[in-house]
Amino acid sequence: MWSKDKILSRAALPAVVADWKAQGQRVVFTNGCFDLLHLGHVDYLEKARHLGDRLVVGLNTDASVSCLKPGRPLQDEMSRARILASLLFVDAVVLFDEQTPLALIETVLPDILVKGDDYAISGIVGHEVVLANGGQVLTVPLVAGYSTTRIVERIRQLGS
Ligand SMILES: Nc1ncnc2c1ncn2[C@@H]1O[C@H](COP(=O)(O)OP(=O)(O)OP(=O)(O)O)[C@@H](O)[C@H]1O
Ligand SMILES: O=P(O)(O)O[C@@H]1O[C@H]([C@H](O)CO)[C@@H](O)[C@H](O)[C@@H]1O
Repeated sequence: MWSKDKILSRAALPAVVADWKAQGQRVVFTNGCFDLLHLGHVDYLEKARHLGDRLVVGLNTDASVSCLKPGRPLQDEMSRARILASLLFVDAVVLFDEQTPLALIETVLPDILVKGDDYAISGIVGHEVVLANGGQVLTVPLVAGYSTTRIVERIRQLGS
C-alpha cells in the first residue's frame, strides 16, 4: 500500500473502520497537529498502535491548527498527512477542520482513544462518548524533552 492511500476522507473512513471492526480488529484513535514530527510523536504513535490492532490518526487541518496555535503550522496539512501515513504503524490518517475531533470521534467510535499524558483523561476530547460506547481512554507517557515548540525555539536560537 502506498502511504498516500492511507489518507482517507471523512466520507471514506466509516466503511474502512467498520470493516476492521467486523474482522474483530480493535481500532485505536488519536489526534493531533503533528507539525514537525519528532521522536516523542513516533514513540507515542507506535505505542498507541500496539494498544489495539489498527491506528487511525485524526489530523488537524491547517485552518484548524492556525486557530489553536497562532503562527502555525510550519508544514502544510498534506505534508503532515503524508509523513504520518508513511509510518508503518499508522493505518489511516484523516483530516478534520474543526477545533476539536469530537465529531470525527463520534463517527469512528474507536475501541481505544489515546493521547499523550500531557492530557488528563478528563481533558481528552471524546472521552465521554468513547467510554459510553464501552471503549477505553488511555494516555501514553511523554518522551521528555521533545516538542515541536522546542524544535522551533532551538532553530530560533541558531538564527540569533
Ligand atoms: N514528547 C512527546 N512524547 C510523547 N507524545 C508526545 C510528545 N509531544 C507530543 N506528544 C503527543 O503527540 C500528539 C500531538 O501533539 P502535538 O502535535 O501538539 O505535538 P507537540 O510537539 O506537543 O507540539 P507543540 O509543541 O506545537 O504543542 C499529542 O497527543 C501529544 O500528547
Ligand atoms: O497536537 P495536540 O495539540 O495535542 O492536538 C490537539 O488535541 C486536542 C485534544 O484532543 C484535546 O483533548 C484537540 O482538541 C485539538 O484539535 C488538537 O488535535
